[in-house]
Amino acid sequence: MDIQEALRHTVTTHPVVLFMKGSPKFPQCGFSARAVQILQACGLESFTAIDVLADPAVRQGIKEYSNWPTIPQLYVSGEFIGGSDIMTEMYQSGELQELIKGLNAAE
Ligand SMILES: N[C@@H](CCC(=O)N[C@@H](CS)C(=O)NCC(=O)O)C(=O)O
Ligand code: FES
Repeated sequence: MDIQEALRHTVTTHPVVLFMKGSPKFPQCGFSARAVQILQACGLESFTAIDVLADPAVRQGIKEYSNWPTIPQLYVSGEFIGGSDIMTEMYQSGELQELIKGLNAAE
């Protein structure tokens, strides 16, 4: 499986995936820390977090997968949602909470 296929598999087999720097407990960058805080504020008990600092191929590959140049990157139901700025906007408008509520309801 090449890296693009592996990434597709990851985002399509887990409902919420955050590609970030560091871990939810120990984020290594303020943007990633904000992304984690927002997901937690949405009431999400757990999500799949992938530390791009652990693997340069994932760090580069996910940028190509989404055609988006930065980390963090949020995927919900296999779809690329955005980085921390977009997450902040969607949280402020209530859109992100709705998206996540929809997931819980579907489970
Ligand atoms: N405004 C961006 C902030 C994220 C950002 O600028 N990330 C940079 C610094 S952490 C990045 O990923 N650079 C490429 C890299 O480090 O591989 C967002 O909305 O997520
Ligand atoms: S690691 Fe420097 S801004 Fe994210």
